[in-house]
Order: sequence, then structure tokens, then C-alpha cells
Amino acid sequence: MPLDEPNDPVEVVAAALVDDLAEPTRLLAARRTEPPALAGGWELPGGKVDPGEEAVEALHRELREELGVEVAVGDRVDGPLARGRWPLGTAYAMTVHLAVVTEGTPEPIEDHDALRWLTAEDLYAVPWLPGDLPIVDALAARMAVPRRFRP
Ligand SMILES: Nc1nc2c([nH]c(=O)n2[C@H]2C[C@H](O)[C@@H](COP(=O)(O)OP(=O)(O)OP(=O)(O)O)O2)c(=O)[nH]1
Repeated sequence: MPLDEPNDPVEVVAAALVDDLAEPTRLLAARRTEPPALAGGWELPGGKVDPGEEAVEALHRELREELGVEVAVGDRVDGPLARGRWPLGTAYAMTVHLAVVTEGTPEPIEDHDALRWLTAEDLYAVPWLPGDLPIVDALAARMAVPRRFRP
């Protein structure tokens, strides 16, 4: 049994939107506007999975609503909970998938007031929500350093 499984958590799904699924060099971070306790914190776009909805289906819906984009969904970025989910405090469990935009340009339409494409070098330049930091660490390990910076 995976450790730290919250009791009957709220299921959340989010996208690690990147420029390239195989060799990501940029990650999209979004600044929350709500609720006041989380406003100003940066996160991966996504949201709660509705009852009866599959996580990937919810991800497409959330990205359409929040950013106005269609995406292709890639690998799940596995966390320590069952089914690769990540704990967010004690009440939420979040599934994270890599994804790339296939239609549209991300805009902060709903729930966010700023977006930033972060490179490996400035991945920690924004104040991520605390629960996202271990996820960002896992993503940092996947992000290719541009060739000019390789030894
Ligand atoms: N989407 C998202 N939520 C996150 C992240 N990190 C984190 O702690 N959270 C928290 C914030 C919220 O308490 C919860 C997700 O709820 P949400 O507010 O995004 O869900 P939603 O879009 O469906 O919104 P609503 O039903 O409350 O209107 O998870 C993250 O990276 N992405």
C-alpha cells in the first residue's frame, strides 16, 4: 500500500504542458487567482475530476476551459501514491500527465491571471504551490538541457 494515501481524497488532474513530449525543454506554469489562500501561487493547469469522469477526459475539459487549448496527452508523471498520484496536503490527490498543445495558444481565460513558459534554468523562478514542488523536481529530471548548455 503506497504511503501517505489521503483518506478518500478529492481527485485532481493536471498537465505538465511542455513543448515536446519526448525531449521537453519548456514547462507551462499558471498563476492562480482563487481562492485567496492560494492566489498568486503557481501551479500546473488542471482541476477536479468530476464524478464518473476519467482523469484524462477531465484534463482535456479543464485545459479547454482554463487555457482554451486542445492537447495531446503523454506519459503520466508518477508520484508516490496509488496510481501514480501526488498528495496535495491531506485532502487531495493529483494525477499529472505530460501534454503538448495541438490547437490554440494558451491564454489565462479562467482561474489564472498569468502564464509562463519556464525553461530548465528558471523552473524554480516562480513561487509554486507547496504541493507542486516535488512534482516540479520530477519534471526537472525529465527536462532536457538545451544543447548549447551541455558539456
Ligand atoms: N489544478 C491544480 N490544482 C492544484 C495544483 N497544486 C495544488 O495544490 N492544487 C490544489 C488547488 C485546489 O485546492 C485543488 C484543485 O482544485 P481546482 O480549484 O484547480 O479545481 P477546479 O478547477 O475543478 O475548480 P473548482 O471546482 O473549485 O471551481 O488542488 C496544481 O498544480 N494544479
